[in-house]
Amino acid sequence: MSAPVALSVAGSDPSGGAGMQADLKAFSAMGAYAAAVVTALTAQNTLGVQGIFPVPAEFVQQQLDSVLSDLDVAVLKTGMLGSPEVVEVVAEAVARHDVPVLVVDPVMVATSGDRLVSEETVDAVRELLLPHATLVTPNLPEAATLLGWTEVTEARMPEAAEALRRSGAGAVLVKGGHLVGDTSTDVLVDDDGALAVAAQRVDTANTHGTGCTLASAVAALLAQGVPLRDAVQEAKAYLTRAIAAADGLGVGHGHGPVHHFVDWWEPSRGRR
Ligand SMILES: Nc1ncnc2c1ncn2[C@@H]1O[C@H](COP(=O)(O)OP(=O)(O)OP(=O)(O)O)[C@@H](O)[C@H]1O
Ligand SMILES: Cc1ncc(CO)c(N)n1
Repeated sequence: MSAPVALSVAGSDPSGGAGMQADLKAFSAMGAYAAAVVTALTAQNTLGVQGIFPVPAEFVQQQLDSVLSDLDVAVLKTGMLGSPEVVEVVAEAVARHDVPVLVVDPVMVATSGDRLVSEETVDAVRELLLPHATLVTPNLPEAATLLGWTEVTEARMPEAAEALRRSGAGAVLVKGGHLVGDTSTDVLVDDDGALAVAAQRVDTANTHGTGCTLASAVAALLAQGVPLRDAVQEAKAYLTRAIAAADGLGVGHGHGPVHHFVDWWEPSRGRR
């Protein structure tokens, strides 16, 4: 018997709420063994991004080869990819090592509004990674950028997801976290059509890393063989619990992180 392995290929958030740190926590909370290849270091916290230090593509490739030649990776999930060259080596490694499932979170901007990747990197993600993706998880501005639309409105979420599927991705989850209203609804489009994935909107400013956490929770469930639609719905329910518990965590002075271990820590003591 061996544990399902999920690999995050992402940027580091030293404040621990987003990026690869969020991925590792979500993988672990959802029952997958967590591995991580770093594509960029950021200096960031809950208030914003203060600096970015990219990892050279050759060293990202070396890390990928180290992990993929040894560990039996069931799912590879990408987040912030620092340059077009990094996107290229990730796409090439996915093909060369026959990675069975690829989840692409097309990260562009942090919750604070700070830009994380260049336009050239976005173009590379669209051209080199989306055609191999099992699932791609853009938020509304990311979906608009990938499609070359000025914006994606709530009414056009299914149309945007369908249009993005034409880029070659197997399934598309357009996330509605940037909308307002009582519910926070995402739209999944796969071979069976469109599915609205809704949850109660939580009234909180602590949403740092929600996108990373959702995509990683889905990836961890896919690594365990959970079917895509079930994985998305279960991950969304987990994320909503983690957001609802975020104020209780109370980390940082800006947009704080969600509570990745909401199902594990004792509420009254904040830990087990
Ligand atoms: N206040 C909230 N209450 C409930 N769900 C939320 C809330 N904010 C965001 N979500 C959910 O969180 C997930 C991520 O959505 P969002 O559109 O914010 O992604 P993102 O912009 O990529 O996130 P990130 O903040 O990591 O960049 C979606 O499932 C969205 O519906
Ligand atoms: C490193 C990193 N990746 C992704 C995000 C998106 O939330 C972030 N803020 N930081």
